Amino acid sequence: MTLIDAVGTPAGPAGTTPVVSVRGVRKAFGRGEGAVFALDRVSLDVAPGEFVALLGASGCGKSTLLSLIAGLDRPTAGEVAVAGDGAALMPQEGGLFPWLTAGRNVELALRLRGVSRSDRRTEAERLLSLVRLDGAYDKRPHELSGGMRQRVALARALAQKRPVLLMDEPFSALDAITRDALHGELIRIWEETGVAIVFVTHNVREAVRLGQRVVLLSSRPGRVIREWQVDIAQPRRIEAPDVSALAGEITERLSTEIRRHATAEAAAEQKGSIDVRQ
Ligand SMILES: Nc1ncnc2c1ncn2[C@@H]1O[C@H](COP(=O)(O)OP(=O)(O)OP(=O)(O)O)[C@@H](O)[C@H]1O
Repeated sequence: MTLIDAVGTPAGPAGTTPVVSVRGVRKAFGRGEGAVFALDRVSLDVAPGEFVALLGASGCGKSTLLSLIAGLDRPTAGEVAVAGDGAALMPQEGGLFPWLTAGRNVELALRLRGVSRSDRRTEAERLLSLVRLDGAYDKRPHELSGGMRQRVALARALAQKRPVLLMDEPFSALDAITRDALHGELIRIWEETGVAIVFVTHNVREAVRLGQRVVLLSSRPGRVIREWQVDIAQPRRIEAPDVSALAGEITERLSTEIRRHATAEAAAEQKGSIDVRQ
């Protein structure tokens, strides 16, 4: 992964220098007959402060794309570049250390960022307050609800102070009411911090509720097949008619893609069995 500097970089969607630039990326796991092709010629720019929702059927390569942007893995072909010192990743289950308190979990990220010991506690408390967890500093993860744990994980990701925040289905294990509350909180935090967010989900309504842009990936191998600009003012309600209408349109496109993929797989299987008989 390359880090983007201020000079000589391509223009982003709004004519600005992108904070994430993915160019013709392919990713294969393994080699030869057993290789799994997760991504194929994916290109995507994310502008500074933009909120992109990345949507696709299960197994289409969304998490793979996030780990390439996070620099945890390298593409088989193509280029991934991220501004500044890279992106912070908030994993699906939050990934908190269970033996550390909420405050200490956040402080760990601050320490890795080089924040002095004397400033860490104040900064951790500020971040916990930003995610509306005042008073939770001394709680351990098992003492917190699922929604509260995800708030701590968000505070810890923000503690890295990166220009890009990658979120991998962070609310998928939560009940609808908690999820709804966290959608509102996330938009408020995004507006307050100005961080660019790439939010992976397979929930179409969630993508429309949150994203300024919804990017749809094809079934495996994942490719960008369609994008929608979401011109609906925040705060959006997940059940609002304009959110539902756009979610309906996107669901239809996603269903078509899932059907196409199933037909293609069946045809390939059929061809395989004919080949075997020949
Ligand atoms: N390390 C790996 N080794 C081999 N195959 C892998 C590896 N990581 C992912 N894959 C495969 O790559 C494909 C894409 O996986 P990925 O987890 O990126 O999909 P996803 O869209 O995030 O799925 P989900 O929505 O179910 O979380 C899948 O077929 C998966 O089995």
